[in-house]
Amino acid sequence: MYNMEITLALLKPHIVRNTYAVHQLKAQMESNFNILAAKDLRVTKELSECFYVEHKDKFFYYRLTSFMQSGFCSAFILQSESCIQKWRQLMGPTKVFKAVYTDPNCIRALYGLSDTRNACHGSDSTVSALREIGIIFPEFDISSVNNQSKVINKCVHIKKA
Ligand SMILES: Nc1ncnc2c1ncn2[C@@H]1O[C@H](COP(=O)(O)OP(=O)(O)OP(=O)(O)O)[C@@H](O)[C@H]1O
Repeated sequence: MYNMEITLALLKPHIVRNTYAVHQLKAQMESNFNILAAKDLRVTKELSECFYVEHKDKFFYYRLTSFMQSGFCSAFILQSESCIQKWRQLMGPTKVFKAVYTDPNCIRALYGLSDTRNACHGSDSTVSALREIGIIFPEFDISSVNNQSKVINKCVHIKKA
C-alpha cells in the first residue's frame, strides 16, 4: 500500500557549523524526499525543554537541552513513502559508537561526535512527527498534507471524546 508520510528532521548545532556536512546532508535529503519546509532556527530554552519533554527525568536531559540551545539548528519537514523509517535509517543508531561499528555510512557515524552531539534528529512515529512539526514549524499548515491530516482529525476526535 502507498504510505506517504511526513517527518521532522533536525540537524543539530555542531552540524550546522559544518558547511560541508550541511551541503552533503541537504543533497541526501533532496534525493530521497520532498522537502515541504526548511528553516534555520535558534532553539530557545523553552523550545528545547518542550521538544525533549519525554526525556525530562533522564540524566542527560540538561546536557541535551543545553546543547540544542548552543547554536542554530536546521529543520526540515520531509515527505516520502515510509518517510519516518527512511530518515531514521539514514540517521542510523542513536549512539555514535554503535553507529560507527554497525552502520559506518550512516549520518551519525559520519558526523556524530558523542551520545549528545549525535548530529541529527528524526521523529519516531506519526504522532511524534505531528507534535514536533507543531513545535518547530507552528506556521506550517499541516492540514494541507493529505494522509497526515487524516491522522490529525483522528487525534482531535479522540481528544474530544
Ligand atoms: N545516553 C545518552 N547520553 C547523552 N545523550 C543522549 C543519550 N541517549 C540519548 N541522548 C540524546 O537524546 C536524544 C533523544 O534520545 P532518543 O532515545 O529519543 O533517541 P533517538 O530517537 O534516536 O534520537 P532523536 O529523538 O534525536 O531522533 C538523542 O538523539 C541524543 O541526542
